[in-house]
This record gives sequence, C-alpha cells and structure tokens, in this order.
Amino acid sequence: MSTLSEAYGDYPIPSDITPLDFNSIDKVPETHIWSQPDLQTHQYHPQDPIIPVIDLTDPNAIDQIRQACETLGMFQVINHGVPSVLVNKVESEIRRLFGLPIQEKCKVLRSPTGATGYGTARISPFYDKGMWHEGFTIMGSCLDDAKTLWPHDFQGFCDTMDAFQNQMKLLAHNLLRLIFQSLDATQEEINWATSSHGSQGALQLNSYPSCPNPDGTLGLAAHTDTLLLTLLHQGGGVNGLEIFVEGSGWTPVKPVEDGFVVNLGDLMHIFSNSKFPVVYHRVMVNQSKQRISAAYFCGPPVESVVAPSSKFRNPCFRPLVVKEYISLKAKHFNKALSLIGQE
Ligand SMILES: O=C(O)CCC(=O)C(=O)O
Ligand SMILES: [Fe+2]
Repeated sequence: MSTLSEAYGDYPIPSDITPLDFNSIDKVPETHIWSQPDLQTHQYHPQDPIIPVIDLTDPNAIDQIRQACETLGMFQVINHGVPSVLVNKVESEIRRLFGLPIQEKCKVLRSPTGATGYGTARISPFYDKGMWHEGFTIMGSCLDDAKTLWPHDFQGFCDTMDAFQNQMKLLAHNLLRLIFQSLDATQEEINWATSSHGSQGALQLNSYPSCPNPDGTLGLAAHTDTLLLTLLHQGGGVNGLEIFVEGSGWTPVKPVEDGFVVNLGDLMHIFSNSKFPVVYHRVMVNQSKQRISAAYFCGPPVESVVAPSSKFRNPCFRPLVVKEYISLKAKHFNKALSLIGQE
C-alpha cells in the first residue's frame, strides 16, 4: 500500500529548497521582498468575522462545528483532550531544532524526491519570491533525521513527536467523525476518513524568524491545505496566521491558549460537494518575535477514491484516487480543484 510520503516523493521539487541562514542576515534580501497584492494587509472592520472557538465538551459542539465548516471552513477548539504538557514539550523541541546552525539543519535537507526533512515550504516553487520561513516535515518515525541532528541526544525529540502525532491523529479523527456526521455521511464514508490503519498523517514544524522588514515579506504565501483537515498549534501566542474571507479580506486567526486551529483542506471541499469553502490562509511575520507552529495534516488512504459524499445528487467534482489529487496539486497548485470540477 502506498503512503503519503511516497505520494509526495513522486513529485520532485525543481528548485533549491535550502532556507536562508536567518541568523546571519540583518536585511531582507531582494529575493524575499514581495509586492502588492500579495502583501495586502488587514484593515479592521467591526463586521469582520471572528473565527469561532468551540469547546469540545459543549453538548452543542456539533452544531457549532457544522456552522463553522459551512461559513469559514476554519475554527479553533479547546478542551480537546491533548495534554498541555505534551504541547509544551513539542514547542521546546521545535525551538531546539530550528535553533541549530544552518549547516547542521542542512544535514537533513529533504531530498528532491523525498517528503520528509528540513527545507523551504512545498509551495515555494509556485512563487517567484522566497518566504521568511523554514520547515521540517515528519511522516511517522523521525528517528533517522533525529540521529543525524543529535547523535547522542535524539530520543527526546523522537518520543515527543511520536506522542504528538498519536494525539493529533486521535483528535483529527474525532473531529472528522463530527464533521462527517454534520454532513449526514454514511458509516462507510466515516470509516474511509478515520480508519486507524489506512489514514495518513504528516506533521509539519514551522519557524518564522523575527524579521527586520516584516511589512515587505511573507512567512507563508496564500495556499490551501491538500488533505481533509489540518490541526494547527500556534506556538508562544505569536500572531501571524490569517485566513482569506470573502468580503472582509485577510483576517487574523489569533492564538487561543491551549487551543488548536482546525482548517478544512481541499479533500473536504470535494467531499462536501463545495458546501464547505476552500480555505485560503497565509502567515505574516513580525519584527520582534520568532513564530513557531506545528501543523498536522490528516487524510484518507492515498490509494482510496475521493468523491463528493453519496448524499449529493449532483456531484460537482469527478471521483479520483487521493494520490492523483496530490499529484494534480503538486503540478497545478491552486488550479487543482478547478481541473476536477464537473457540471
Ligand atoms: O504556521 C502557521 O500558522 C500555518 C502553517 C500552514 O499553513 C501550513 O503548514 O500549511
Ligand atoms: Fe497551511
């Protein structure tokens, strides 16, 4: 059976994926200076939408989730059951990783056909400017990379990331069950999204160093996430994440203590037959603080077929194998969804 890692590995990234050495520069280079409209910023408006914060122990949580999925495709959850001690450990391991000198981090640079390791964002080749960002991708065990980075001190990193991936998978599956129920999905469809063997996950660790000219560059340019659902921890309460809302523009997603951001991915847009929106988001940087985040992407088996739920009589997307969608996204980025649309 194919894995997510193989599905991504089939599409080598053509360009150099080495991030800048952020420790050694005091000025944003021309290669990383963006122009309008990419930099368009947010003007606060009293009618601006607020990203809902949903308490998962609230008996009405499912209704609030349905509402949030139908309007924004994004919400935050609290009382989700993930121990805060673990989240704190994840944060400190992320700081330990990105705090290494660039020569060390480059020892685990993603290979051109690889999906895991250190490097620039996967969306980088679709933009001609660089992003103020470095990332590290984990799918399953990160033992080899951790041993390379810390030959005598790798266990803490691996144990923490393993435990975190397990917790993320549990939470993602609980949320997927609620979201699928809110769509009246069949039990078979729920099993497809939440099977404990076949379902696929990836953990993306992100660092956005403090930036001498934050108004001229971007941490992560506008994109949608590919799989069904993403869980995101925004580290240290540092702002930066924004969602694009029709009619309001780029809207900040303020970190909530002990909360996770949940955002729907392209496969969920397909499964919901466009009932749930496509969720464009991006990350801005700031002058004084490093921002870190951990994003867990959750999807169905890569060999399975994704299609609008059987309850929709007029499907607006054609059915296709999940890894075929991953390859369309790797080649056509933001145009992938329109390529599978049908009347
Ligand atoms: O760092 C963030 O807040 C967002 C990260 C993100 O969108 C991603 O990794 O896909
Ligand atoms: Fe994202």
